[in-house]
Amino acid sequence: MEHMGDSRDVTYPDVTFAIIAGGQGRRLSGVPKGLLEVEGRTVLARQLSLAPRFGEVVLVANTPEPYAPYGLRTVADTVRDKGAPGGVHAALSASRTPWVVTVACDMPFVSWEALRVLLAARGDDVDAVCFESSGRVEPLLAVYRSALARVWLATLSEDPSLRQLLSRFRARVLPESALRAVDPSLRSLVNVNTPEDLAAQGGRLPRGW
Ligand SMILES: Nc1nc2c(ncn2[C@@H]2O[C@H](COP(=O)(O)OP(=O)(O)OP(=O)(O)O)[C@@H](O)[C@H]2O)c(=O)[nH]1
Repeated sequence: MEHMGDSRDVTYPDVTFAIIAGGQGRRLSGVPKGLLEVEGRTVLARQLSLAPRFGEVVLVANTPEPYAPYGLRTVADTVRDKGAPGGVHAALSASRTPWVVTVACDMPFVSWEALRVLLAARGDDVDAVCFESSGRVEPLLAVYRSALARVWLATLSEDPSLRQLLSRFRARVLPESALRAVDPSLRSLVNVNTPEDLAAQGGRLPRGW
C-alpha cells in the first residue's frame, strides 16, 4: 500500500494518529467500515493520506484481518465490549507519544485543516480537544493527552459514554464556528453508519461484500 508515500513531512512528531475501527458496523451488515469506498477510495486510504504528518500511526481494530493489506501497526481493545471508549483507551495506551489524535474509521472527509485547528488548541491546562456541532460534542474527531490512559481505564468499568468521559477531563470544546472557518460544510464530522448514509455520500460497499 502506498498510503505513507515516500516523503514523510512530519509536522507533529509528538502526536500519534489513531484510527478507531473496532466497532461491529451492525447497521451496515458488519462491514469493516474503514473499507467503505467513498469517492473512489476506501475511508481508511483517505484518512491515511493525513498520517505522514504525525509521529506515529496506530489502528485500533478487534478484527484486524480485513485491514492487513495496509500494513499498519494494529492493536486490539485492552478492555473488550466497552464500545468506542474502549477503542480510545486502546489508542491512548498504545501511544508512544504525548498526544493522540483520534478519527473514527467511518469518517470519510476528515481534513488536515480540521486536525490542525484541534491540535493548535492544546495547552498545558488541557487534556482533550474536540468540536461541538449542533449542541453535541464529537469525541471521535479529537485530540487526547496519552497520559489519560490510566484514569480512563479506571473509569471504563462504569461504562461511560465518550461524552461523559470528556466531561471528566480538562476538555477544550471548540465551537462549530472554529471548524466552519476551515471546513465550511463541516464535512470533517460526517460519519457513515447506515446504507442511507453511504448512499448520501455516493459511497459503496467494499468489492465482494
Ligand atoms: N476499538 C473499538 N472501536 C469501536 C468500538 N465500538 C465502536 N467503535 C468505533 O467507534 C466508531 C463509532 O462507532 P459506532 O458507529 O457507534 O458503532 P459501530 O460498531 O461502528 O456500528 P454499529 O454496530 O452499526 O453501531 C467507529 O469508528 C467504530 O469502529 C469498540 O468496541 N472498540
